[in-house]
Amino acid sequence: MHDPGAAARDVEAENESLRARLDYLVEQAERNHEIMCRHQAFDLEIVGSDSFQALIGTIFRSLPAIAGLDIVTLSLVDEDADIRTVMDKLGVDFNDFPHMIFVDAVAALGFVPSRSEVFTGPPKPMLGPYHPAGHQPMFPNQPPGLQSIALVPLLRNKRLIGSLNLGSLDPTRFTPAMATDFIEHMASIIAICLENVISNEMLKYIGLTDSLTGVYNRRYIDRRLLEEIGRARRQAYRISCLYIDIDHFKLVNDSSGHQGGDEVLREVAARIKAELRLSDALGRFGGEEFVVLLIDANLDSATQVAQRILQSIAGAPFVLSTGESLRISVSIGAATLDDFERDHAIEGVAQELVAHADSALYKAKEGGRNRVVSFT
Ligand SMILES: Nc1nc2c(ncn2[C@@H]2O[C@H](COP(=O)(O)OP(=O)(O)OP(=O)(O)O)[C@@H](O)[C@H]2O)c(=O)[nH]1
Repeated sequence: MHDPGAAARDVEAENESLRARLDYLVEQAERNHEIMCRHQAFDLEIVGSDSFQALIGTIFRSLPAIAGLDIVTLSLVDEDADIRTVMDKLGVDFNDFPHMIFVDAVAALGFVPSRSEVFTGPPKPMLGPYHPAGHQPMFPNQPPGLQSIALVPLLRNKRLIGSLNLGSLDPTRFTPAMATDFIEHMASIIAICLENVISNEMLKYIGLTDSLTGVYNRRYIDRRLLEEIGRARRQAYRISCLYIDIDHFKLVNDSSGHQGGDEVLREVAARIKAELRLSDALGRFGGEEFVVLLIDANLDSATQVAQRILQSIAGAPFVLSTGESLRISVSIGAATLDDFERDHAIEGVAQELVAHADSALYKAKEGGRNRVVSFT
């Protein structure tokens, strides 16, 4: 017999189930929307990063949070250590980025090309359980209990430049069967951003260094001096300047040729540098002249550093690639910033400091060379 009450109850139950399903779908859609918004915000943030440091800082800081990951690391191929050298010169301290890994060869990334690679194209992400034996190098400083990982190739024009390494304590987070479109898309944006900032940093570096000796150029020293004077005034420490000129350098060129002269310039730069602290700055001002900015050094300490440089250059012969051995000496003028200059415009003070060191150098040359004279 037809029970109208039962039919109504069925409809109601079906209704309720449909409503629950709808609620679930709405909730899922909202969640997905929220994830998408967070990822879009991340994309915008990395695209807007104007330096290597800012970019990797954002990746390591934001990606674990937005993607709910327990560890994110980045491996970059840096065959001749060019990236590391340039970033180091530009002041990036890699101790601040323990998840940044540099490898010397593409093979070290772990994307071993399969025999059929020619047919399948560039490497694909590798997802699955974490195996310490093979994966530990990609996850140094990992949290205990790492269970599943994704190694996502970073590709630029089909060239492997590195890998984005994602890790989770959840064993089901990355499995081999999982779709990888999303993480591949993310990795492609990261790869473009990385290539961009690295090229920009390289250009910046080239514009600030002397190509012959690898030390800074005049443009960098002039700029750095302005920054340092501002900081020294705020933090009340001394800055000193050494103006260094190789003695009778023309004779070196005349006797050993331009090539020999270049070798001497490189070696002089290296010997000066070896006597400096990391916070000091060495620049070649053109020709055979070098300028050193000594940070947190008064005239006494500047003179001591200058004497060490003098010794290091005159103390041991320069052996050229031809086997020729040369005795080289330098003359050095030292000057320091005085407190009474605090009220003056920074640009004027900077020029004056270098001019004082230059005029002391002139006296050192006049006094017979191979000596240090302080500006007083
Ligand atoms: N090899 C080489 N020589 C350079 C370079 N730049 C400048 N020079 C040379 O440096 C020499 C500088 O000579 P001078 O300014 O006369 O000075 P000096 O012979 O060092 O004599 P004092 O400074 O008075 O002791 C010149 O012969 C320049 O040609 C360079 O990049 N490479």
